[in-house]
Parts: sequence; structure tokens; C-alpha cells
Amino acid sequence: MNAIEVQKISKSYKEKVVDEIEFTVERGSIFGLLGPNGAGKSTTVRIMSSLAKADEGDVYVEGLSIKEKAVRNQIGYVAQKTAVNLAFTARENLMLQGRLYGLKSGALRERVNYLLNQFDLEKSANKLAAKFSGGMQRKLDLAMGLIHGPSVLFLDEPTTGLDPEARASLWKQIIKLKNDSNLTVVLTTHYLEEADALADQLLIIDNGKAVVQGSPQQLKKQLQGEALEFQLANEEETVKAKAALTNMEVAKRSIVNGAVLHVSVHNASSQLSDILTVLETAGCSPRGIALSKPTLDDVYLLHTGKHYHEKEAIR
Ligand SMILES: Nc1ncnc2c1ncn2[C@@H]1O[C@H](COP(=O)(O)OP(=O)(O)OP(=O)(O)O)[C@@H](O)[C@H]1O
Repeated sequence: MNAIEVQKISKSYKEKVVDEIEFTVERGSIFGLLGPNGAGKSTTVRIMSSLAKADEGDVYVEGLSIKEKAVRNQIGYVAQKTAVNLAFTARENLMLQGRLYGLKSGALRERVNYLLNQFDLEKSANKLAAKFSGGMQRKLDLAMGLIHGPSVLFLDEPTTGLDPEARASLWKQIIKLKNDSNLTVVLTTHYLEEADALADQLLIIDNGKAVVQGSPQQLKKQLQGEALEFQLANEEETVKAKAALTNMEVAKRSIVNGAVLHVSVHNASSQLSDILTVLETAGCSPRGIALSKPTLDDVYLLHTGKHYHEKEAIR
């Protein structure tokens, strides 16, 4: 059963930043929007959580259009920038947030206690948030996003800026929320490992457009087998090397990436010598060869023609 249906949403500022994006999210699953900075992820989740208006298209959350006010009770949203007030304690932050949603005394206190317990913040409940580590502040942020008991939680880059330990702990927390409360989670991330670790379904976005969707496992499986990387002298020689493979079956799965020719193969050990012979005959002897199992980086490369981190570095 779907908790969310995104119907061809588009949005322009100076230029189009979300371009006919559509997908559905199964209830009780984690859906990841993966893309480099500026790809349009935040705008997409802002539209999905009714914080920004789409120029075209619509989004349904639990059967309600996001144009309807009632949908807001179903939605929790945790922005990139923290909503935690550092001058208050964890408990005070949660109480304030609850009052904003109209929760009253007894019910509010009960909800706050429940969330402090869920997020392992009980011992620090009366400490100033300013004294919290980055990871604890982020947990408090998530707890605040859940104060009104929404069925869908949007997380915009939840672990950006956290150290690896805090990131891993937050991942566990997000998976626990999904498992324990059947919460539907939509998160944006620009970390390939995070998308791989958390998302049941993943949509890769680039320049406002949906590039490809599937589970991380399915996406990697599409690459069938392994990836060979041939290090050549320069880009010119890589282009020549790619041209040399034209008549081989692997030609359509070979990509020029600077001085590296990237080739997806079914079975590296049986195909390597044929590829090498063709390259050497064409006068493009590789200086080095690397073999790897496909990663989401390879998925991104296959669909956009660019390495993920290369694109990241450009921005
Ligand atoms: N309110 C706005 N006014 C004008 N331009 C905007 C606005 N919000 C976003 N943009 C532009 O839209 C594009 C997509 O931004 P968006 O924040 O959705 O991308 P993103 O993938 O979430 O990246 P990031 O991780 O950096 O937030 C960017 O070029 C951004 O500058």
C-alpha cells in the first residue's frame, strides 16, 4: 500500500529545478532521494511536505492532496538546518514544539516522555541543547519532527555534518523508527553509502530530473557483474580506447571518464584478456587496471556519464 504518490511535479525558480518527478512510496518503508548538491532534492521534499508549491503536478500523502490543510497532521519534516533552540533543554524544545501543534498538558507530557525514551535522550532531557553533541541534537530534531505523531517523516540530509559514529547511530535510529512504528520515511542524501545503507527504494536525481529508481540492490544488479577500470595516458587516448571496443559486446557499457575507461563486464576474468588485446592492437595500452564490484557510484556513472564524487567536487 502506498503512503505517498508524487504525480509529475515540476518547479522553477530562475530555471527548472524539479522537472516532472514522479514516484510512489510504500507505507512503512524508507525512500531515499539521492543526488549531488543542487540536484533538486530539498525542493522535492519541501513540495512533498507542503512547504513549497509545485508549479505543476500534485502529491498525495495518505490519500490526501498536499493542497489540503488536513494533510499536515500526517507530515513530519526535519529540515537541513536544525530547529532545536540551543537555549532550551531537550524537554523544553519538545514541549514547545508540541504546543505549536496544539498538544495539551497530559497528552503532551506523555508524548514528550515517549519520544525522549525512543531517542535515548531521557538522561539528557533536562540538559541545555547547547551542551549536546551534533548527533544528540540531530536526534532531538527528529524527535521534534515526530511530536504530533505523523505517519510520514521527511528528513532533509539528516546526517550532514555528523561524524561517522554519530551517523551510524542515527541510521540505526531511523531503521528502528521504521520497524517499530511502521513510519514511512523519505530522506534526501548526497552520501552514496547512506542511500545504500538505509533506503528500501532509491531515486537518483540529477539536475532536477529523475535518473533511475530501484532498490540499491536492484540498481547495482543492473550493472551485472564487475567494473573494470583501465588507466590510460590522457582523455584523448581514453576516447580512442573506447572507439576501439566498438565491435565488442561491452562497447555500450564502456564510459570515458577523463584518463580512465570504465567498462562494466559480466565476468572480468574471462573478458579481460580479449579487451586488453583489442586495446593493445589499437595502440592504447593501459598503464593500470583496477577491478571492482559495482557500487552506487557505478550506477550513477552508468546513468549520468559522470562519477558521483567528481560531480560533487565540481560544485
Ligand atoms: N527558494 C529558492 N529560490 C531560488 N532558487 C532556489 C530556491 N530553493 C532552491 N533553489 C535552487 O534550486 C536548485 C535546487 O536546490 P535544492 O536545494 O532543491 O537542491 P538539493 O539537491 O537539495 O541540494 P542541497 O543538498 O544543496 O540542498 C539550486 O540551484 C538552488 O539554488
